[in-house]
Amino acid sequence: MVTATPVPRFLAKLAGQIWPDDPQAQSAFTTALQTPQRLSPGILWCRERPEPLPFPVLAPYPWQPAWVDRLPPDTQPGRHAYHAQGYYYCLDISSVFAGAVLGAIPIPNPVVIDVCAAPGGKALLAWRYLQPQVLLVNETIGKRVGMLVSNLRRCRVPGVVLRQDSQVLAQYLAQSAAVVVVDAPCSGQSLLAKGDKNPGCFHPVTIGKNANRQRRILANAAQLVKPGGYLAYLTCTYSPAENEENCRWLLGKFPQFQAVAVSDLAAAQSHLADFPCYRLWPQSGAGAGAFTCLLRDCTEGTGAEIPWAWLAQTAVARPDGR
Ligand SMILES: C[S@@+](CC[C@H](N)C(=O)[O-])C[C@H]1O[C@@H](n2cnc3c(N)ncnc32)[C@H](O)[C@@H]1O
Repeated sequence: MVTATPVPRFLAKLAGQIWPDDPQAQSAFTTALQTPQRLSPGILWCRERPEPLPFPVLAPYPWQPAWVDRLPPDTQPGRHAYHAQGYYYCLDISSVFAGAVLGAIPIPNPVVIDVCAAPGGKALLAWRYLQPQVLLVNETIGKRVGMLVSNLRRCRVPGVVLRQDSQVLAQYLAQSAAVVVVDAPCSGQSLLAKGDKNPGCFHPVTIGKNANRQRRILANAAQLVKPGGYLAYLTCTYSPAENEENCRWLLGKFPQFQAVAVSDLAAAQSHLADFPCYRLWPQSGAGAGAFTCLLRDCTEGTGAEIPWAWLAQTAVARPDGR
């Protein structure tokens, strides 16, 4: 007789909170986390694709940009010589889903600030989608800066690397970016769908601590946005407190922001919000899971210039070597 693995208490609680009236959805969700899938890796092409392609490629999702390929599970693109040569950056397909909101931003060549940037996946997505005139990539945690610099360098992405707290960014770079990306540190619940361990990630204390940290980062990041500019909020976790509830909080605290509908993601609208924001659930089979929301500052004005003198003093690296 096969006995079902018991669902841990806090996971069951979260599933019940997300789908209070849908036991089938609860079960699909908890099963996806308890029996991890073989996920398809993605590669983001930083240069022209070589011919012939080094890997077989799977059919793209509707929200997948033309310069990303989805590969069969168990493909190891990180081991190919093209990786070391900077032809592509490896990322999971959930990141591609979350980053798809950047494709809806109509501002050509904006100034972009990625507040939580290491190891660099969303910065690369922003670079490919938006071709920024200036790309500022920030990472607070010192030991993660090295991999960020090395990824940008390998992929030849021009960017100015900073290592600042978001409060310092808000002080020196207020209203200076047309696009701000917050791919926030989170409880990391989607790691389970990848087969990784993350003990305590469903515990209310963990979720609460992360939600508070995210609000602090979001409040600082909101101040970086130029009038008419955009703030993209992304996570790779499932708890509503870290996702929809944080966006609802931001919309209340900063009423100049409105959530923007992203037509490519319409089918993924979160059922937990009455404003546009999107979910990739692990039981979809498309990836480990993600949350994404694009917000626009609807005020009028010109914003501030980039303080180049401050940047020159504080930047830890310019991967383009300039
Ligand atoms: C989800 S990861 C970012 C992943 C990255 N955007 C990418 O796509 O490759 C979150 C990042 O936020 C950083 N972080 C941690 N605490 C932070 C804080 N208080 N403020 C800003 N970033 C923080 C972490 O070190 C981590 O690199």
